[in-house]
Amino acid sequence: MIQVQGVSRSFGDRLVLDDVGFDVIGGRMTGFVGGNGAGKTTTMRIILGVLSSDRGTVQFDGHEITRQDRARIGYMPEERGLYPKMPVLDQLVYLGRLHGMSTAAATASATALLDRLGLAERAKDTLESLSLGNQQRAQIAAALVHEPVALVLDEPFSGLDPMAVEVVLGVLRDYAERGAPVLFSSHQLDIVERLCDDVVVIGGGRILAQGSREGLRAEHSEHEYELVLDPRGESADTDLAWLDASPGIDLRASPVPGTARFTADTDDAAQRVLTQAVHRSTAGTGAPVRSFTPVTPTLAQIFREVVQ
Ligand SMILES: Nc1ncnc2c1ncn2[C@@H]1O[C@H](COP(=O)(O)OP(=O)(O)OP(=O)(O)O)[C@@H](O)[C@H]1O
Repeated sequence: MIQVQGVSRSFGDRLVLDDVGFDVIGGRMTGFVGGNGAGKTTTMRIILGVLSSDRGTVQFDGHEITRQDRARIGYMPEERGLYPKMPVLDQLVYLGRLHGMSTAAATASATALLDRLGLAERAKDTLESLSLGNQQRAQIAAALVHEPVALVLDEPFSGLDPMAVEVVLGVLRDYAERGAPVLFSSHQLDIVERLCDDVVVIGGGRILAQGSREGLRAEHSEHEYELVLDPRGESADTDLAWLDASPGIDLRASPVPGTARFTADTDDAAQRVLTQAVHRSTAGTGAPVRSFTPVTPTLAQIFREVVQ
């Protein structure tokens, strides 16, 4: 587990990280999201020791992180840093050797990664001859070649097409499933929503929200529900105006006949709506219920809410 605790950092008189703290738990993918200049890259650099903090600590598996720990983290920095004119496989092997691997082990690891990332046929080509998306895959291979025990990746999905996102996701998931903590930053909230187990939202150098994806969605849910009736039923009465008179219910919207969005003061009030809808259908005074679903906010909605 990587724990960032009370980290602050200024550049000149500008405070860019203010008491930042969060955990990256082993076996889970943690998405680190925030707008431009929010402080993601600075935080990641501090985790890796590329930059020092003014206050606070980074803990690794329960102790203050050491150089040796950092050497075992797979880091994909914002400034990508592979050599444009060197063949891809050669540089991966070189990086593995820098981390103390034998040439044979580094070659085996690099070859397996290139294969997994769909770059096997480009292994002997120079980095600069690859498309930007393939260069990005090579950068990911560079972060993983030394078989790290934790991953810290700055925007690993930027510039990847949907197929490549799936490939990279599969590789990162494998790492997480082996117990590694995986932290990745991203501007693409739809990707984070789909990929991460935990989310950390940063804005203006402060942590604005953090928790499991499901926990955050539940926390920010307004107890909103959607009721949809089936207009093809024998009784085609899809009127839902009766909802407004139900105790503890606030009808928010009825975008089309037979569909209503409402909030409920309590779970019981919501259940009463369902019971009443089913009862109306059985009694022949209302159309059958097609669905009854709690509406949870998307990560993009939560993000807008906490960042404003
Ligand atoms: N070396 C530096 N000197 C001065 N200011 C810096 C330095 N590095 C970062 N900053 C400032 O710190 C703030 C946080 O930057 P950081 O790169 O960490 O944000 P970010 O969340 O990664 O943004 P982006 O998504 O745009 O990459 C920004 O206002 C940036 O201008």
